[in-house]
Amino acid sequence: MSNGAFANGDAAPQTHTPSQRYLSTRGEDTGFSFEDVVLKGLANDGGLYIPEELPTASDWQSWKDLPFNEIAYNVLSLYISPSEIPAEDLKDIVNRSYATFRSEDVTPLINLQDNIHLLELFHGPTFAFKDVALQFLGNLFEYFLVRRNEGKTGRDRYHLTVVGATSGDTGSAAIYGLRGKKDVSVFMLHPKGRVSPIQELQMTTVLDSNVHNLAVTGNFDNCQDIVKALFADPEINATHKLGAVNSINMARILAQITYYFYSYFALLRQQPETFKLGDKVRFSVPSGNFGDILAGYFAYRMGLPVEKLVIATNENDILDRFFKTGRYEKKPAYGAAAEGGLEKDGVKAHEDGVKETLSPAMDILVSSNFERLLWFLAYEFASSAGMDDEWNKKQAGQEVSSWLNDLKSKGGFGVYKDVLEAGRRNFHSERVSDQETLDTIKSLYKEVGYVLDPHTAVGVEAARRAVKIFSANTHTISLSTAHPAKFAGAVEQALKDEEGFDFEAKVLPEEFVGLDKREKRVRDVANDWEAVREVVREQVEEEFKAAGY
Ligand SMILES: Cc1ncc(COP(=O)(O)O)c(C=O)c1O
Ligand SMILES: N[C@@H](CCOP(=O)(O)O)C(=O)O
Repeated sequence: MSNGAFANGDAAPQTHTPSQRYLSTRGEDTGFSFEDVVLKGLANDGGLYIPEELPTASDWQSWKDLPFNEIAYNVLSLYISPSEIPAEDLKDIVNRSYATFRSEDVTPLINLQDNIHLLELFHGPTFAFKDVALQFLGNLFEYFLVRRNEGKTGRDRYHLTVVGATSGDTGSAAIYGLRGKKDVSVFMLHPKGRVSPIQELQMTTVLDSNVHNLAVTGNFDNCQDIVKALFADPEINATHKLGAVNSINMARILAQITYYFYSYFALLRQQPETFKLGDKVRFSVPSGNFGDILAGYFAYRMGLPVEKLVIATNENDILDRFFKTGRYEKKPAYGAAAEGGLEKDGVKAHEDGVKETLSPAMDILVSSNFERLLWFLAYEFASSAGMDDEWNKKQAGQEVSSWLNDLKSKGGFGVYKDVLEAGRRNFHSERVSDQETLDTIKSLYKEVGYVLDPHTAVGVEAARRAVKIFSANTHTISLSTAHPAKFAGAVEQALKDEEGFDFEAKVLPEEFVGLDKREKRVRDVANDWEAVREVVREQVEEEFKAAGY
């Protein structure tokens, strides 16, 4: 990366060329094509793929009147070489991916209150923000597989075995993106009993023969660790060609960049008096695995004028603790499990330290994409030594490897002051309790009649705090990551005493009615990656036999 200024005017390294090769955050693997990165998911050295260069969109201002799909194409074409996916094919993939959304805007922006706006990301097939990336990823997998399998038959065909971990939303979005697709099997691991009833039904009522729901006795991090252990096993990788649908897959992040640009332009149209092209905006993002907000960071690095990215966590607050202390630690600094009890401030905590909150999709101990941000921060730090770019990248990879090793062996690590300060330039964090989540749902309902889902409420509360800490004149776009009907328990708890509130009439979409009466398919598995590996082998074999291979 050459030195210079970001396209949004901030001093930082920049490049003007599109970046279409990828490297691993742990420094061992470099020079990957987009197709390799999408199909492999996780690098061989255990790291996550990132673009070798972050592209700038020097002409981003000219996108202001474009529809969502065209912005998506413009963003994605900076990361995907036309030699890998010709422009017309990429446009077709994008168009098909967003044709399944219920809103013409795909991700509409609405004014919630004062200078706080809600970016509704839940108009896709499964009513959560994951659809934006997973409808695209499903079509992308299909595109690559059709091309790889031309002229091949039976077991010679490239068959992708997707293994994913979900705390509820990725699971159904991935299943809806991949159900019935040829040459793909999907194994989705969720923590048994720790996803919302609707989320569970959305996954387990899909009966396509290539879809396998596995309920793991454990928490989301156990599911994520099993997935990573499978990817680290060279044998199953070679025999079954594993693919990732979690945000460890770089394509997930890339697809999410679009709505940061799109919402900025929507704000221009909606607030012409107080918001002009080039003005800075603030985003508040309910965060767990750090994929959604990382896409915002990419948008910023590409040139979008962003004042701050506000990380909104629930009481599983590893990210908030990092930004407050500079230490990234698995063990909660407070919390019932750590203190020998299982209940504190009305929140259930498990032995493993995960708290069971009203925003369960964010009940995560370790945020997998944080590793990607750490690489960019380590790279920036290394660049200050005045060495060449190859050295900077190598240094960043080594630093990230050492931090991640400490996380594994010692349960945490700390970063240098300069690294933390670099992170704080772009990010601010807020932790929101369950009580504050309920209060936010209640107050927004009373004040403007809008029903927030609990994850979105975490983001809105963080946005309200950020308004007080930073400038109140800056518009804040708060990401609405799920439809409230997916989390009926929390919404009813917050609004049950409100006069005239009727969940079924006001909130429940017709798509969810009768879901509980449908046939379900799910298999219980132990928290043991080798046991899961056996299930994968057995089920794929059954699918092959059924297909006559
Ligand atoms: C509804 C909802 N909100 C927020 C998040 C957190 O997003 P991320 O994991 O990308 O930080 C998730 C899960 O990922 C989710 O399902
Ligand atoms: N909250 C997620 C957890 C998985 O996150 P991902 O974005 O890495 O897929 C979920 O709902 O499954």
